[in-house]
Amino acid sequence: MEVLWLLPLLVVPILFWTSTTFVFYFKKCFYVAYMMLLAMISIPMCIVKSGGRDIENMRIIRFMVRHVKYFLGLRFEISGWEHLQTGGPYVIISNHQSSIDVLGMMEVLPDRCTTIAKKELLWAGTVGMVCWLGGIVFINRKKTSDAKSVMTDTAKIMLHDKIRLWVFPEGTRNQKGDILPFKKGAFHLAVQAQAPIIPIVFSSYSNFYLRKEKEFKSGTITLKILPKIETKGLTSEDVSSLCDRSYDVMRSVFLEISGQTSQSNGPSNH
Ligand SMILES: CCCCCCCCCCCCCCCC(=O)SCCNC(=O)CCNC(=O)[C@H](O)C(C)(C)COP(=O)(O)OP(=O)(O)OC[C@H]1O[C@@H](n2cnc3c(N)ncnc32)[C@H](O)[C@@H]1OP(=O)(O)O
Ligand SMILES: CCCCCCCC/C=C\CCCCCCCC(=O)OC[C@@H](O)COP(=O)(O)O
Repeated sequence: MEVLWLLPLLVVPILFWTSTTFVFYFKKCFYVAYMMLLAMISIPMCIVKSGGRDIENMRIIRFMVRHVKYFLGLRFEISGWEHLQTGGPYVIISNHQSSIDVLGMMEVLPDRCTTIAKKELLWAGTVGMVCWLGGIVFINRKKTSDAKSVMTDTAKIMLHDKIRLWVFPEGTRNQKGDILPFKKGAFHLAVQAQAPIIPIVFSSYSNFYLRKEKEFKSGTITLKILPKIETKGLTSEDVSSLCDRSYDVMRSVFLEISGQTSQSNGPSNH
């Protein structure tokens, strides 16, 4: 009779085995809850180490997040490490499919590198607080003139404090199996700081993560770090062509590593 008490315990493994929808929601809830917990543990560590908001806290965040991929059944295949072996400030740009991108970001995040995020993230409980402690720059996308001036100030800080910045130039998450046209902020930033741009491309998540179909399987993500694009001597006049050039390079790599063939009529930047 006592064995009956074990039945509810069997429900979770049985559902896991039989329902892909259950796995989808379970993994998503686990991800959010676990990141919240990791952030809660990281907050006092950051405060003790740096006494407050400091880019050095990104080392703690990076260390804390690195193992999360194992729980979600994700693997990263990374190439192009040599392109990150460059001293001084630079701007990393990458495509943005989901909050899962944070896992890939923490696989390759260089020292003294933080990111630009929408200001709403600041209110995401312990995750928001740890982002603030890590020196993440928050922008208000609804007030683009404010966002631009924050990014201009960031270019100055980048040079003064010798920091690197990771920007998602699509400006939003996108899982349409392609890369959205780029916003120009990241390119203005790089030109204003006269710092090189290092593009990083994440392969499509569509072989393991399908939001509509409610599937979240195990999978491998290819991360390709591309050669830097110099901005020395460029001015704001050159931003549009710099943006187009970066988009073209990243889109063709995205299609290649996602197993798709290039279509000539993809989203245009104009
Ligand atoms: C243990 C721990 C667990 C927890 C773990 C935590 C993990 C810790 C990692 C978190 C990770 C977060 C990840 C978040 C990820 C996002 O939140 S993504 C969303 C936020 N990020 C972005 O939006 C960045 C990209 N956006 C931009 O750069 C946009 O350009 C801006 C600045 C928002 C402006 O937007 P816009 O006005 O709509 O767009 P845009 O077409 O670019 O610009 C319009 C005009 O302004 C001009 N312009 C744009 N920017 C500038 C500028 N800076 N200066 C002068 N002119 C400019 C353009 O040239 C353009 O003019 P034209 O050339 O057409 O004449
Ligand atoms: C008290 C509020 C609770 C909110 C709970 C949400 C907390 C999130 C918890 C765990 C996820 C950890 C990774 C956090 C970083 C992900 C940031 C992100 O991907 O933001 C979305 C933004 O790029 C684009 O947003 P939109 O698609 O334009 O909108």
